[in-house]
Amino acid sequence: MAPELDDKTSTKYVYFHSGSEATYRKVSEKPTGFTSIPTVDVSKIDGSLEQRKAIAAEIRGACEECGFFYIKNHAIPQEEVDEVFGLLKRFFALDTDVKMDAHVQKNPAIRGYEPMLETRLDPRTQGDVKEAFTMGDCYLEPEQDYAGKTGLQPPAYVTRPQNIWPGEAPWWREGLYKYYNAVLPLAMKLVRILALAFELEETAFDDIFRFPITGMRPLHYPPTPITENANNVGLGAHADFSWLTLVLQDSVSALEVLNQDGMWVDAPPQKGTFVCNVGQYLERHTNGTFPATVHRVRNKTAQERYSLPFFLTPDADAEIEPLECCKADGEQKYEKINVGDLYIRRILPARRKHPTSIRYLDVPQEEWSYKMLLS
Ligand SMILES: O=C(O)CCC(=O)C(=O)O
Ligand SMILES: [Fe+2]
Repeated sequence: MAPELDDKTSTKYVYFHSGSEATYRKVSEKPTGFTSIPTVDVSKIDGSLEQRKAIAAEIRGACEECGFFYIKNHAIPQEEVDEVFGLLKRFFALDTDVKMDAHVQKNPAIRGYEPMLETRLDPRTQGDVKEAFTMGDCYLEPEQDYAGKTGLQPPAYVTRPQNIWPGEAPWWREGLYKYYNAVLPLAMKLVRILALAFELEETAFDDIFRFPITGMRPLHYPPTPITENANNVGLGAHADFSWLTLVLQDSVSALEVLNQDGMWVDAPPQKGTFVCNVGQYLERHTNGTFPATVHRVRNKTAQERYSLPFFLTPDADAEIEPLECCKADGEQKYEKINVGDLYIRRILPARRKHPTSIRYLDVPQEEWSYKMLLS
């Protein structure tokens, strides 16, 4: 029997958030799990089929073993990375009221600015010691060229943009879009690499990534001295609610990854890399052979930390079921799901105080749909 969630002293169990609820894992007495995160060189991601297959095999090994991997020699230049971190620092240094103009509570799609302590992934803490800004896929914003990418017109029920931007800082939108339009193509190349990893045609997943759900989430974590409260976290333990996540880290080490033994392994920043991880959709898609590994952020240094995750999830209307090749003995561990349906069932319970959650309080969960975020 695991101790209660509020038992702060237990070292035998690790608690974490896995979507909309808290759960726990026992710490193993005989450690056998991974103790570091592998790095994959993707310089040949546009190379020959053979070279791409070699990258795929390495990524598959890393995903099976730990659900996390770094990529190096991706084609996004260091100057662009430095530039986007400069942008993050400038944005988070703005007066609170400028940032609050784009408060997440004002946006039906649950995007925008989140001040310190607004979320609380670990129920034993006062809240996550970080501020964040979320933007993502949008049918209407011209920077995303929905019609050009899909040959379609935006659905008629989408009447306003899914993102919200601070009126006084137009450079924020401009700068974030520059990076967004560089990282999305990289993420899409990794989708093809992952198809190859399963010995499928490399275009096998293209039809579930026509106009994928994305989330880009600049984060700022101030120092959280451990003396203040042992449970103090920048971001409580969680498994990502995405298919694949690509994180840019600035220079401060704070990301920790939970291994199979319940031990926390550091994932320090490495210049010129992204740290990538498997999310819960890919875990389902691979029938659990790629784990959506639990991780958290604790900034124990005296410096400000900035990071920039990019979450990639298939199209809202796509359906996902475990790949045949991942079913050992034919056993299917996850049901087929609709991407958008699962998304809304995870995001609303995690944001109970958000106006969108309140608006649909009386609607039974079976009737929830992704469209609720869009109008
Ligand atoms: O800040 C980081 O390094 C990781 C952030 C993260 O895990 C998340 O936003 O899901
Ligand atoms: Fe995460």
